[in-house]
Amino acid sequence: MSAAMPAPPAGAPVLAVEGLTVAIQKVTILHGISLSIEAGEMVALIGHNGAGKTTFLRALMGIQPLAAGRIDFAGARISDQPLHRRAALRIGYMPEDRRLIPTLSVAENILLPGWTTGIADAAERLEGIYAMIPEIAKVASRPALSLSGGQQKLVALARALMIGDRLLLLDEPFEGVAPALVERFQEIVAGLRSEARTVLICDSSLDRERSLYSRWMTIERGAVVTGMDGREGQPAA
Ligand SMILES: Nc1ncnc2c1ncn2[C@@H]1O[C@H](COP(=O)(O)OP(=O)(O)OP(=O)(O)O)[C@@H](O)[C@H]1O
Repeated sequence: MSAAMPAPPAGAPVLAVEGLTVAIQKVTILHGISLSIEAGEMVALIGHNGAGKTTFLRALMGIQPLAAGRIDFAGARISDQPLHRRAALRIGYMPEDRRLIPTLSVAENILLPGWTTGIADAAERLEGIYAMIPEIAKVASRPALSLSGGQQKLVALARALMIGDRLLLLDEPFEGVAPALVERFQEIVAGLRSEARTVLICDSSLDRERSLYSRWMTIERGAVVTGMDGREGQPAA
């Protein structure tokens, strides 16, 4: 547990989002999204290309400013906090486009968020990640740019795991990789679920991985419209 962040009050969701609204260049992209995620849930947010999934995750990470709404994490308001303060919250983010530093080695890419947030046991965490994803250990000293796109996605997942012990946000982890690697990603994600990690996964379809999730929601035109638990979001305007 991070020293910087107290445990959430009993019964409080890990993540609670209320009325989250984002506008880009005066166009409203996200229309008042409200949702919450409890500890140990693996939740899917499903939507077509352009539905707003990436924008939502970027807003959670503080990369994309909010026009309105609030984000509570572990019982504390984080939407008012500057980006650098949010980095230490132990939220791991795997962006859809990977965003590795090409000239750094695989190991350095994974360790980087551990170093920047001052995690004391980054080396031990790296060993744990190698145990979970042994194929990464085999390429640990290679520069990230020498890997295939699918391998780079695995490294981006590993980097999110380095600090994401409170919450993992995975943007389309199964997209754009060869079928064999999709199966491997599913295996790793299933392992995270069995460890009761708290995870939000965005994807464009539910077809392949429905059984992975404890719950799913649908996002359409910037609004969350349905959830398997019967909750209804705001329909798109
Ligand atoms: N920087 C930007 N400038 C203008 N429009 C943007 C920008 N970023 C996102 N959008 C628009 O916001 C909407 C949501 O995009 P977003 O990338 O969040 O969707 P997505 O569900 O993640 O889809 P994809 O899987 O294609 O990334 C789209 O209409 C997109 O064109």
